[in-house]
Amino acid sequence: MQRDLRLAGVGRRYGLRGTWVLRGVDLTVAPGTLTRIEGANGTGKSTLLRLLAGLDAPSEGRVTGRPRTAYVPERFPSALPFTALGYLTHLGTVHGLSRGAAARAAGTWLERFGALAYAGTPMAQLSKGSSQKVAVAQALLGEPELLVLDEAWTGLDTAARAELERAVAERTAAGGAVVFVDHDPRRLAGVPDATYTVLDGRLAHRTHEGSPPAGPLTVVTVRGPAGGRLPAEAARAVASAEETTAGVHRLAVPASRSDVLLRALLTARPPWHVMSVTPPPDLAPTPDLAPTPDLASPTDLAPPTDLAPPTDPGSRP
Ligand SMILES: Nc1ncnc2c1ncn2[C@@H]1O[C@H](COP(=O)(O)OP(=O)(O)OP(=O)(O)O)[C@@H](O)[C@H]1O
Repeated sequence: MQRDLRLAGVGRRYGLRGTWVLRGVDLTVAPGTLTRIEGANGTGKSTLLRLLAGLDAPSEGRVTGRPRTAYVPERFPSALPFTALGYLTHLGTVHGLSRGAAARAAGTWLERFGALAYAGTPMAQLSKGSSQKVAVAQALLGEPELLVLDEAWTGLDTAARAELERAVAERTAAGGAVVFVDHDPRRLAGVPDATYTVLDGRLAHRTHEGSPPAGPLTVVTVRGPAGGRLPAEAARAVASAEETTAGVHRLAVPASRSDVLLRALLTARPPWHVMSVTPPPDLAPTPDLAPTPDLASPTDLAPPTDLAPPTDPGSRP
């Protein structure tokens, strides 16, 4: 992969007046990186993957730097009039391999996934697991610069799951990029270079790898210095961080870490401007603790441990 694949201000909705599934998505996928996309059911993960794979076009915004891409869809159309080997060989030639090279590559991948015994089986007669092995093999066959995997591990046996993890590592080691969705949070845990959560049509960059912190989250909206990165201590405290507009960041922090976050932001040089703090509903301040609408600097703010967090009715929890 020669250059970054970039999504800038990308939105997608189905139908002219459909609700926006994704809106204002900015994402850069760099060569040699592994990116995980997560999010609840129906939030738009597959929609985002299809946009990344170039199988769908955004309703607004721009996609630039499109590399040679292969994609494993969530649902693979297995009822195809080919044998497994015939199908893979055919796809290999579509990827530009000679017929002989395509047949050899097809055989290699069927063997790696433990499906060589089914090489001559018509696709329509393959079990779900074997059919999924063919789905994965067709994507790896052409050594794509970008590999997009939508729940590609689902249906694979243990050995094939491990083989796919190896194949992912090989692609990134070769300078390719891999973007994946998987329902199992343990899948390649700790390996991705970046993890993004699709939430309310937006993409939030998860700054912490591993398990998300448990417990209710306080939402802190801050404005940073132009082009500024979150202070390191603040970045460590948050569960997710999303730049909603230029310089404005929406941070979700476990309630137990919110004073650490505020202290890190307000003592940074130059300090970050805290625009609003929205505690989780069960920790909302009582009416006696009058909210401060806008906290401009450390001098406007009591020490964080004494802070009665103001509410921002405009923010989403
Ligand atoms: N081709 C389509 N036409 C109309 N609506 C669609 C289409 N594809 C997806 N949607 C809608 O877009 C929304 C997001 O769907 P998408 O499949 O991208 O989410 P997802 O996060 O991948 O879901 P899941 O985790 O269940 O696979 C859903 O409301 C879905 O019904």
